[in-house]
Parts: sequence; structure tokens; C-alpha cells
Amino acid sequence: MNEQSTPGARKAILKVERLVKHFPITKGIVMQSQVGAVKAVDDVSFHINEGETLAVVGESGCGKSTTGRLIMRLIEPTSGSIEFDGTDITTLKGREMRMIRRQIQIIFQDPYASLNPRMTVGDIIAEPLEVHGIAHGKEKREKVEALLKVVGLSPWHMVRYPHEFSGGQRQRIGVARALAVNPKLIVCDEPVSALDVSIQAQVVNLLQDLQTQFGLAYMFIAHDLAVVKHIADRVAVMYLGKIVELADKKTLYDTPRHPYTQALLSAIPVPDPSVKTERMLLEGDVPSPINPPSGCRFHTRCPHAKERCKVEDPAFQDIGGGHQVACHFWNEIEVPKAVSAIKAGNASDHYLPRLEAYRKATEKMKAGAAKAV
Ligand SMILES: Nc1ncnc2c1ncn2[C@@H]1O[C@H](COP(=O)(O)OP(=O)(O)OP(=O)(O)O)[C@@H](O)[C@H]1O
Repeated sequence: MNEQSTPGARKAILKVERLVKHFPITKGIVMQSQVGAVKAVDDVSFHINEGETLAVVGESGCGKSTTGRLIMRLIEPTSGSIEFDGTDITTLKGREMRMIRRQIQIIFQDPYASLNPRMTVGDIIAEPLEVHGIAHGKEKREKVEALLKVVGLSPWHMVRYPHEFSGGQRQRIGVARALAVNPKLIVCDEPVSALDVSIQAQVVNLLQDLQTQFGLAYMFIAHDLAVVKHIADRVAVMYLGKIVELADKKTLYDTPRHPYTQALLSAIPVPDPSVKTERMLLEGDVPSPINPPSGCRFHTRCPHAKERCKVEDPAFQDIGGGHQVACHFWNEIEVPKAVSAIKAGNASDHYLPRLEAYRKATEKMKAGAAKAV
């Protein structure tokens, strides 16, 4: 497997090797015994280069957030390794881990739940500056003002409280707080899923601008492939705790090789009514991560499944140019008509006009024209 062979690859800021997280299921109150495990993340390997966006996509419960939390070291892995900027951080503790923690920040799906309602916006953004001893007094205040401007808010928003802001503005506050400690990598855990569609584009634009300005790398977690089309450099598709396909964006959208990726792509609406699409409907529900299916975990829902798929777990293999896929029959399965139709209809490009319109709005806000809240 040659993950580093992505064309134009930069230095990897994050390398994840064979990462596993099994949450134990216990029974008994006094004498607890383990009766099983939720296999939330099961042998996942990937890397993220400096300044790039790796999107991680998949249905609810496939292990996206757990992977993000493992990278942040908010939870301990069952096994596997996480290397950040050349340092193995898998078991790092104390002061050394605190130094690394500054460089990996997170933005959550629900900005309101992640902002302390009793703190002013100024204090929320200043908190990491204090915790990490970065700035105090006048310097701290100036830094908070600068951060507010960078995310398109005004310095006078400092004295306001989170409930006085709209969802999009609250997400900007979360972004400013994450930026305060000059991170190199931000885990964006569904940062736009809770926002109105029009506001989603504003936040996506902002994240893209900040990436250019500060050279940030993003792990961008999302449910569907429509949202990440404009922000991702590479895309990893997860199913039941495993990455089933990973490729640069163009390859993944043009020639998806895993039937699950093909199904996700076919679910993207096409705005052009003259283009006929045919959705690849997946039968059944996602199986339980406590007892995942034998062999290929996707075989119970795969329209191409054969006997081999039921017994043999497919290797996650590089099929060329950094395109990795975990399917025994990837080279026998044709890219379905549904996906070709989506290409013809430029699926999800209905997102583009919104991005443009809101890019202008973001610039206006940055220039200090933010409306009073
Ligand atoms: N602390 C925990 N204890 C036990 N099981 C957990 C825990 N955290 C997550 N899980 C389980 O691990 C699996 C993966 O969850 P995770 O939140 O990572 O998925 P996800 O892809 O991010 O889903 P969503 O998009 O809904 O957030 C799920 O079955 C979830 O119920």
C-alpha cells in the first residue's frame, strides 16, 4: 500500500496506521464483565498532508466522529498508531501531549452546544489563549479582536453571549476559538450539517479562505458526498468502522470503484431535469457494529456480492495513483449509469452559485460590515 504516492503530495501532517477503537460492552453493576464490543473503528489507515482537506464520508454510526476523537486524543485507541508532524502521539501524555493538542483543534457540528452560554464571546475565544499561556492582558484582547475579524465578525461582538448569534455566526465563533492557538490541523466534525443550506456555503467558503491564509489541514467529516465536493482534496468513504475507498476527489467522483461509494454518489440530486438519474438503492439497514457481517462488511447490502465476499474480508489495496479500495471485485464492477448521469448533470454544482453569492457576503462581513445581532 503506497498512501504517500498522491500526485503533488506534500508532507504528511497526520499518519494514522491500523487504528482500532472497540468500545467494551459490560454487564453487571459491582463485578463488571465484558460481554462484547462496539467495533466503532476497525483497522483504519490514512494520512493527511499539510494544508490539504481529507473528507471522511459515510452514514451515521460508521465511525467518522470516533476517528476524529481518536486523532484529538479525546479517547484512547484500542490499538494502532497516530503520528502527528513526525511524532507518535498514540501514547503521549502530560506536557508533551498539551503541546501537540494546541496544534490539533476541533470544530463541532452544533456550535451552540459547544459554546458555554454563560461566557461572553470574547472569553470563549480567549480561553485557549490563557490555557496554553499564549497571550494575556492587552495582547490577549487584541488577538481576540483580530480573530473575530478573521472569521468575519466584529470586535464589538466580544461582549455578547452565544445565544445572541445566529447558527452561522456561532460556527464562526467556534472557528475563531479553534484558530486562536495557531493549529496545523482542524478536525471539522460535520461543521455545516446543522446549518441552513444558504449558511452552509458561507461556512465552507470561510474554511477554504482560512485554509489558504493559514495553511491549515482539515479532516472534514460529513454524511454525504455533495457537501464535500467543493472542499475536499481527497475523500475517504467509511462503512461500519472501515474505510472502503479513498482517492483524490476527481478520481473518486469520476470513477468510484466501491459499490458503496457508487450508491452514495447516486444519491446526490442532479439539478438538470433533462439528465435522467437512477438511484442505486441500498437494501436493508446498516448492520450493527457489535456483530458486523463476516467477510466484507458491505456484502449484506451489496448488489454485486458473491460467495467470496461472505467469507473473506477484502484487503484495502492501492489500485494506482493513491486510489485505494476494499473490494474483491473492484475491477469487474462497471461505474454504473447512475454515476455517469450524475457526472453529465454536474451533480451538486447547484452548490456553486451559493458558494459564490456567499463568498461576497463573507468578504463584506470581513470588511467590518457585519450586521448588528
Ligand atoms: N462512547 C461510546 N460507547 C459505546 N459506543 C460508542 C461510543 N461512541 C460511539 N459509539 C458507537 O460507535 C459507532 C460509531 O459512532 P460514531 O459517532 O463514530 O459514528 P459517526 O459515523 O460519526 O456517526 P454520526 O454521523 O451519527 O455522528 C456507533 O455505533 C456508536 O453508537
